[in-house]
Amino acid sequence: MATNRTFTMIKPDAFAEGNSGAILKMIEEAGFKIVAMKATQLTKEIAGKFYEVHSARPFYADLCAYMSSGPIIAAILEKENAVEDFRKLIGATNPADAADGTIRKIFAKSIEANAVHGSDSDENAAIEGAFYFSMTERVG
Ligand SMILES: Nc1ncnc2c1ncn2[C@@H]1O[C@H](COP(=O)(O)OP(=O)(O)OP(=O)(O)O)[C@@H](O)[C@H]1O
Repeated sequence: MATNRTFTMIKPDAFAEGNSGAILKMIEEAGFKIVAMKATQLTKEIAGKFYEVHSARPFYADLCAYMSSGPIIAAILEKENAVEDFRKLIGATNPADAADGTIRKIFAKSIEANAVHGSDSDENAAIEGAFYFSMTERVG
């Protein structure tokens, strides 16, 4: 399997509760290398752009308000089979359905405030990484 990249955000609920360090530890222990990382806070408009694909969904306005409600950490991660392995590590969108030991099972509060984001394809990982980081903000 080829080494590739995924993109993650530690969402406002997890950041506010001081869980960023524990989540990053789980990510590194699972074999992911941090290629870029920053703490930042989204505006509602920028959150809206990031989640534009969900703009027709009933939860879109709430999602944009939540994602801009406090600081987040954005990061690009590298590993073999990164996208698929990271989605396994974070677990199902709804923490009630997430497998034991997954990041969302341990840290998420609800289907919306679900602690972390993980890209769903190699193509989206590249788009999302470029959304947050310029070439000069990446290790490689
Ligand atoms: N039914 C819902 N009600 C409220 N918020 C939701 C709902 N479904 C999804 N969301 C929010 O929208 C985000 C994007 O939804 P999506 O279906 O892409 O889930 P995901 O791929 O597991 O999550 P992410 O894209 O953040 O990794 C979810 O992570 C969650 O924060």
